[in-house]
Amino acid sequence: MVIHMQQKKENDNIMNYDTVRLDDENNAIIIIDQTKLPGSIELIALKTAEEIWDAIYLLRVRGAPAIGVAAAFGIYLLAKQSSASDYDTFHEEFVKQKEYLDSARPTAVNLSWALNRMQGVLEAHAGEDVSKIKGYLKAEAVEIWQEDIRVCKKIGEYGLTLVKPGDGILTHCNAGQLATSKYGTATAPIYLGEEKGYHFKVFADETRPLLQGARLTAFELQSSGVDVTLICDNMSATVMKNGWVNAVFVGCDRVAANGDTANKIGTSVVAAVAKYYNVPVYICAPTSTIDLNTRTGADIHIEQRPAEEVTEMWYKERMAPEGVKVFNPAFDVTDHELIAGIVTEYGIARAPYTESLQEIFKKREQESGR
Ligand SMILES: CSC[C@@H](O)[C@@H](O)C(=O)COP(=O)(O)O
Repeated sequence: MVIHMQQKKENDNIMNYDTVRLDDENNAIIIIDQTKLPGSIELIALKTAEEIWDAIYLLRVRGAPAIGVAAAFGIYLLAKQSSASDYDTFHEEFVKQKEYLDSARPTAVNLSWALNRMQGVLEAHAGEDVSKIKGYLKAEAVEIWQEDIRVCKKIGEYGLTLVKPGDGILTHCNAGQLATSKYGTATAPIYLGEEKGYHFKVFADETRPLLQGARLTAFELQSSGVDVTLICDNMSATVMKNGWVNAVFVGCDRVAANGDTANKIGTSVVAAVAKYYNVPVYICAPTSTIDLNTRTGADIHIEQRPAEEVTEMWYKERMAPEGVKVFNPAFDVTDHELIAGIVTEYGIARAPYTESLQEIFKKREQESGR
């Protein structure tokens, strides 16, 4: 049973809340329940493995980086509460909890990336005192959270070099602050540009079926004073044909070694239309979302979601006939040929991606030792 922490107050601004934070004293992760936005800002406390799993599966916390941060805090809290006193039992319990959390959603690689990183810390201290290891796990989870903020800011700085003041920018789904610890990925150039007075004109696709664009992106950009216009998913060609869009910035859930990119369903449609209208499409990707072990987009596991999300969710009355067949993949893969650049915290990768992404990882290793 999740604990509700706080209701929206008068004049509250969503940008003043942490998407995910650790409440170590109360053995809880505090998240904004994103299924309630924009109607009400509700913070909930997640304490058990089941609550964390459900929150990820039900998209109470969502967006690849935020899922990774929630998983890191989650596995730390679960490990912290283990009564095991010897390393082997502690390790065995850790791996079980890790595999459980990892099964919540399959496409966003940040989930397994963060959990593997936590396991790496555990195993680097194999055989050591369990209570000390708990301290190392906490430090790593906090670092994953803090790193996400630094990484998003860097992506914003690189992304900003691709656009100019007054430009029109289209985005799909929510790769905003609500999907990360701060700034977002696709929104980072927009927020940093806003601070410099760039006054972008942003078009947010509503993003059927779960409306992350309408409920989340439009909400957070509007709350930040950004000029944002909400459009339906089938309007991207119209705004591009009108010449209102200079660039597309989107996030991603997994980038394969050849640059093929899985992101929210509909991204590949936007990219194909953008190609037709000569609008560059930039994928904003922390290196934690780039998976060099996945060769091409064909190897990415695409999450399938329940039919009800398409047939009745958000509608007062069911809007599709009972029993109709439904296809509801949560993500699609944009082919690398449609992508003008992949904006990471270590620079902008350009085609051919098989080489440029390797270069980005080399740079990461040189600069961070990872
Ligand atoms: C910085 S978030 C990048 C992606 O995770 C985002 O664009 C997206 O597709 C999120 O999908 P969601 O199903 O809402 O988790």
